[in-house]
Amino acid sequence: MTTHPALDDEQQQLDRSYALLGDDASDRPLVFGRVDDTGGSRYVGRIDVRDESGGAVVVAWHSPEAGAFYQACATEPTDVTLKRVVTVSGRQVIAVHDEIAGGAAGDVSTGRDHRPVVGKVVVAALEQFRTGALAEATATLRPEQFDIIRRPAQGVLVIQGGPGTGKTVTALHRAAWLAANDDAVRAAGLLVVVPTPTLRNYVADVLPRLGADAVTTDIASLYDGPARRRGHDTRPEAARVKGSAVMAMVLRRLVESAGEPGSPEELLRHLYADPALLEELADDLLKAGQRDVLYREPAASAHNEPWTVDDLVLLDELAHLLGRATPHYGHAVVDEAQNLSPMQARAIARRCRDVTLAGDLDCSTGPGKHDDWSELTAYFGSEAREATLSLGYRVPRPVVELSRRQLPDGGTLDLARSLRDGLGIPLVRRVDPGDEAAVALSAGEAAAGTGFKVGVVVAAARYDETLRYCQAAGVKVGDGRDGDLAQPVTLLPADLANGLEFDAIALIEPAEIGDGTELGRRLLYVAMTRCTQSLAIFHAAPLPAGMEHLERPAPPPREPEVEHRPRPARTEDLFDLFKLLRDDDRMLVEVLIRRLVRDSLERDD
Ligand SMILES: Nc1ncnc2c1ncn2[C@@H]1O[C@H](COP(=O)(O)OP(=O)(O)OP(=O)(O)O)[C@@H](O)[C@H]1O
Repeated sequence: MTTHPALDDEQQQLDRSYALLGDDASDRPLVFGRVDDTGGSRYVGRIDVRDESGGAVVVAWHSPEAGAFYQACATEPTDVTLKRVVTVSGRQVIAVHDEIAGGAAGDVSTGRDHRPVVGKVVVAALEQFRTGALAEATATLRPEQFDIIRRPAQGVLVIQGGPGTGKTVTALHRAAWLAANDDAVRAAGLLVVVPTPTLRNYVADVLPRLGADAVTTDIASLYDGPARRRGHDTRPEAARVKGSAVMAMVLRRLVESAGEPGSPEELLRHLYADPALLEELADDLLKAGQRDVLYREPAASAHNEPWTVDDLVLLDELAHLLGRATPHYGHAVVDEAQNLSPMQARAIARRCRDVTLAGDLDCSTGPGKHDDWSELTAYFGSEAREATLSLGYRVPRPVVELSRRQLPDGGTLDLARSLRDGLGIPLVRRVDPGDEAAVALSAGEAAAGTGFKVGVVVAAARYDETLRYCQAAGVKVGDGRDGDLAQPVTLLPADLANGLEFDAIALIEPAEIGDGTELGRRLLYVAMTRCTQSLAIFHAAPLPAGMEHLERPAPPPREPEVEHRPRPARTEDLFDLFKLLRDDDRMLVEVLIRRLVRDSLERDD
């Protein structure tokens, strides 16, 4: 095993930094790089560390002195002579990669023509298994990400890019950057908004690790009144109407017409329960069919109402109309912003007009799709600046290619150049009707047994049934709808897959997710693009549009007593699955296994 000659020097430097920090040191990695240029040599890390005479020993990643580390890259070294990424575990330096050495490209990945030139350390960072939480990537931010991070806080910035291009990573680093460098933002506070509690769990601990204080919330929790989310709109049309801009006018009229307004909760449930009142207030704004979908029998009390996300946003608007104070922030970062409804955009704009919206219009899985970012940014009162990321960090190339067949004309954004090969072409397996969940979960458990973090995705309508199956069959899965991402295998409804990431995705019955509608195809696109390594598709029904070419003849009927039961992952399970493969697929799997073994041996070298 070869050792970088600088490893000991960097260890000494790290020891010195820890000694200077004394009791203030935490267990988080302190240093992650070094840059040498005409300005001298400096270490880049999580926080500033000064020596006894005030000289900089480590500069924080968000300080101006660290800029050269991020702006230089192998293809454009600028005046940097050394860009070194230092990987630390605990307090030990375990690896050193020189992306630029002697002012030229150093330790970079140049192995394949189609692969963009990046530091090997980026590729190594990507090879790490997922943990169920968003990785920081501070050490390996690319120049195009860094450029976006530092743009001024004022106005509206849209960060767009295909799945896995680092929009969330860039947006959260931008939040931390602004908190460190913009006095007005720091004084007024930062707001980070994500669509669901599941996604909030996924990103929540990144900002504190980046040294930023922020209020991180999901859309429904923006409203701070007594109502809590207890239900969801089963009819997309209901969510669409509740989220539409005309509801602002309907609610204004509701408040004006109420003698004794009472609480937002009482006003809204009264409106839902009284079609005559709704007609009187909204005859010219909503068609009869649109008004009908809002009708709801009142629950025994406001507390028991099955409040949905969109109801809570309407309650927030009502609270504002009733004169309740709304908190204000210096800057808001909104992730998965393509799913914002007009009413949700208003709720955020009430709190802050300077915003960063991260998202991808092709991944819209909300009730309404925006054709253009300006449909949303208009609510913030200024024209949007758009920045596009085009390097794919997550999705393996073969999965990118298959998934884009779900989008009309292959999507609105150029195909992201993916840094990953993953485990090759997606596996498609036809199973007997009724066996889909058993086979997919069994494969998921087998993949989890190799250390993969696995997401098993089903149509929302099949979620409860599949969860019950897992409970009955003793298959341990995290309940993704409840935000439990800590288990090796997570069960997830397709409508909550946005923003998440797993090593392997097992997709059950794609035709139920991509149900022929435009929304269904986007849901399927999002579900397929959550994996970093492998995608496996299990189906009994015919495959949906965009996948028909993968269709294989149904297997001959099997003896009725054959029963699939998921068992704990064992090597025999893998062999059983292996035996089910067609000959040419079996060869492919063999090649992949050989490649994995070879790569791991090379790594060990
Ligand atoms: N510069 C980088 N170096 C290493 N890893 C990175 C870098 N940028 C992003 N990543 C990794 O790429 C993956 C995808 O990042 P992220 O979730 O931010 O993408 P996204 O564009 O928001 O994806 P989506 O919209 O599909 O949810 C994450 O694992 C992230 O840690």
